[in-house]
Amino acid sequence: MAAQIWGSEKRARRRREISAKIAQMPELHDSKPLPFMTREEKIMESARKLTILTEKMGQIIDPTDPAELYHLNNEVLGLEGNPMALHGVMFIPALSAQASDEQQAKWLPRALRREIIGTYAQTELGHGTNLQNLETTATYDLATQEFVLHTPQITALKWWPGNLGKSSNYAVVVAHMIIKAKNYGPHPFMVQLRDEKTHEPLPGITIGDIGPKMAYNIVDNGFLGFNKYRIPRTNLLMRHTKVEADGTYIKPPHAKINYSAMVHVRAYMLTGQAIMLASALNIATRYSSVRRQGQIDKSQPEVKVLEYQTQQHRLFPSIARAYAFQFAGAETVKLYEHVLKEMKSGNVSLMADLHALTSGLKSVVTYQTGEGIEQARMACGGHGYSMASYISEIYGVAIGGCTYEGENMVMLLQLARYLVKSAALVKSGQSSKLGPLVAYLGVKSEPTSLIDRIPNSGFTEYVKTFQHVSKRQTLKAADMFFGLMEKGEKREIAWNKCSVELNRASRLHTRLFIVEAFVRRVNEIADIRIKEALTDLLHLHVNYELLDIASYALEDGFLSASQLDYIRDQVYLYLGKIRPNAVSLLDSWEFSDIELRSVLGRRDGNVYENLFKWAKSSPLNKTDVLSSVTQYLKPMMEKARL
Ligand SMILES: CC/C=C\C/C=C\C/C=C\C/C=C\CCC(=O)SCCNC(=O)CCNC(=O)[C@H](O)C(C)(C)COP(=O)(O)OP(=O)(O)OC[C@H]1O[C@@H](n2cnc3c(N)ncnc32)[C@H](O)[C@@H]1OP(=O)(O)O
Ligand SMILES: Cc1cc2nc3c(=O)[nH]c(=O)nc-3n(C[C@H](O)[C@H](O)[C@H](O)COP(=O)(O)OP(=O)(O)OC[C@H]3O[C@@H](n4cnc5c(N)ncnc54)[C@H](O)[C@@H]3O)c2cc1C
Repeated sequence: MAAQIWGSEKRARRRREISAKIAQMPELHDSKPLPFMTREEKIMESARKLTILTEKMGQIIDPTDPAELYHLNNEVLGLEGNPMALHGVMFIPALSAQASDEQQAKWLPRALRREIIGTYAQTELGHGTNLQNLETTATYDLATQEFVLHTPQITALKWWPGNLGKSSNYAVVVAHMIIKAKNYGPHPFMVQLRDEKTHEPLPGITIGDIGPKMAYNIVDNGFLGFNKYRIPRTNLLMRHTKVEADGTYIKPPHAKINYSAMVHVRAYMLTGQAIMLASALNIATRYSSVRRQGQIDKSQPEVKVLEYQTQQHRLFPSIARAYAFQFAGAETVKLYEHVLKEMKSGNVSLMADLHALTSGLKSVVTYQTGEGIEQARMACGGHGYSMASYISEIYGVAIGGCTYEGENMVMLLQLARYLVKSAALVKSGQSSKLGPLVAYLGVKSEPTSLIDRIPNSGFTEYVKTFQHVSKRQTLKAADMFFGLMEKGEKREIAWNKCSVELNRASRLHTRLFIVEAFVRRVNEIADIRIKEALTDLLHLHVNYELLDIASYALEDGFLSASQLDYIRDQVYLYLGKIRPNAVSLLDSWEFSDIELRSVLGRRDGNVYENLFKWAKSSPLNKTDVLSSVTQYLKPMMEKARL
């Protein structure tokens, strides 16, 4: 099963080998539990381990393999980020995709050797979503052949970029490029921020940390202002766009090609989300099979809380989602790598499809991951609320994904643009022009769902039902939009008036893709036992998801009330079938105790003793009487007694 999750037997074996090596290297372990550290201590601890990793990485992993690097980071540095998180996640990808060969030769080896630390500085205090209204400017000075970076007002301060505040000395900065008074829109520039020897900010640069956040507090998300700060013309990233010495602008082959670093993260973050969901579920499911509370049959002893159907209903559909996201994520990464290769050789025709797909997936996956992790926390009762469970930290990190790389509603609307264009093709009889991901929009469906009517139909009837609801909602939302425009409404106003319906279509389309990716994967599996276990999980997935969106299928009578009862019964049937496999389905992800950082989710199940040990190690317990008591509470009580 681990091979299915991680992509191959070799990958699963390598993960095990890497975890085993890390277990033998105490210098790479947290020196004390992260929840007991201050933010400064955590950053220091992370930098310490990061430095050792830079020295010893080659002994543990193949540093050129992104999957091994990702695993190493998760084990050693953890989910809360690290002082170089954005260096790998966005700075290097941005240089790789947007810098010319000559620029790459100059900067990439230094970045890869970690001679310099970089980030991706795009979002500002006043604007994050609407890139066209970013306010930082890069004005070309023809006389000196330099760009002059400037922050005209407070809202133009860069705000949020990870590791910008204190750790990075370089950044890819996105600014409006102005040449001879003409604004060419946002473009990426390579900018040195700090002196390489002293790490002091360079003259003309104002920089710092934006303060503590809901989670991710090891990352120094920062602010950055420029006061007429000059950089050479050749620091504009010039793989696709060029500016010649005389100010001549050579436009890129696709208007949005400079957004590729964002698409990179949107594609790769899906499996990251799956891992976080599976981690929280691993903790909750293990704990649920240790925790005994109450009886189902009063004549019997107390049961493990995992025996309660409500507990299973709370956890198991999310287990199915974690697998579904992992499989859909793996497919998306493959597609991304393919499109990136094509883009590098000048073919930009697949960019729109990839953008639409990743926009929808990013939004649905992060939202459902957050939901699943929060349910996992509640499933652990009181102990879930303790930082000893570590679930609250996983939650805080995971839901950051609903916001970064494009706020979820906004990204769903990006997918909706693609769906509406596709609907227009269907309506104008040009279904043959539909791309493969939306081809179903042009296919006539049966009048009613055949779920429960055709024996041994596998998952075909389910897929058809998802296709039906997605198609219907897409065409309905598109009709609403076209209808408003026909009545004379301006395009943008009509769009806004339909945007809730449009986003519903985007969600349904994305959920269909996730179901299809799960079905594709299960169909590929040769090992009978693995196939059986995953088929059970897939049954739970399709039935649970369909029940969740049933109103769309009921409103036009595609599903009947009796079919809905059948689907509900199937959910209960598969909850029971999955119960014996539940812990194994999560243990198959092979998270080590070091990686999980959870007292509640320990592999050995020795929860209570370790919770007590953990509580005793709280800094508050270093002394029996705190100074808050001697200074304030004790005098207060004494005064009251007088
Ligand atoms: C290796 C990584 C592994 C794991 C990662 C795990 C953890 C990550 C850890 C920490 C967090 C890390 C990073 C977070 C970093 C950031 O958040 S960086 C900042 C990200 N910011 C955003 O995402 C901003 C969101 N906004 C946008 O993307 C755009 O503004 C917009 C798409 C909403 C709109 O752009 P505009 O330029 O204004 O668009 P427009 O003029 O309205 O045109 C729309 C048309 O353009 C098409 N389009 C837009 N984007 C793309 C694209 N990327 N590719 C192709 N096409 C694109 C769009 O489809 C429209 O086309 P039409 O034909 O319909 O017109
Ligand atoms: C943990 C974290 C890490 C980050 N790291 C980085 C980084 O490394 N580099 C970087 O540059 N940035 C980074 N960011 C910033 C992030 O990318 C932005 O916050 C994000 O893109 C959302 O933009 P915003 O803050 O402007 O939200 P807003 O756009 O102000 O969103 C506020 C509300 O308005 C709604 N809204 C906005 N526009 C529309 C619209 N057109 N239609 C409908 N609704 C709309 C949104 O849906 C939302 O409900 C990070 C953010 C976080 C939380």
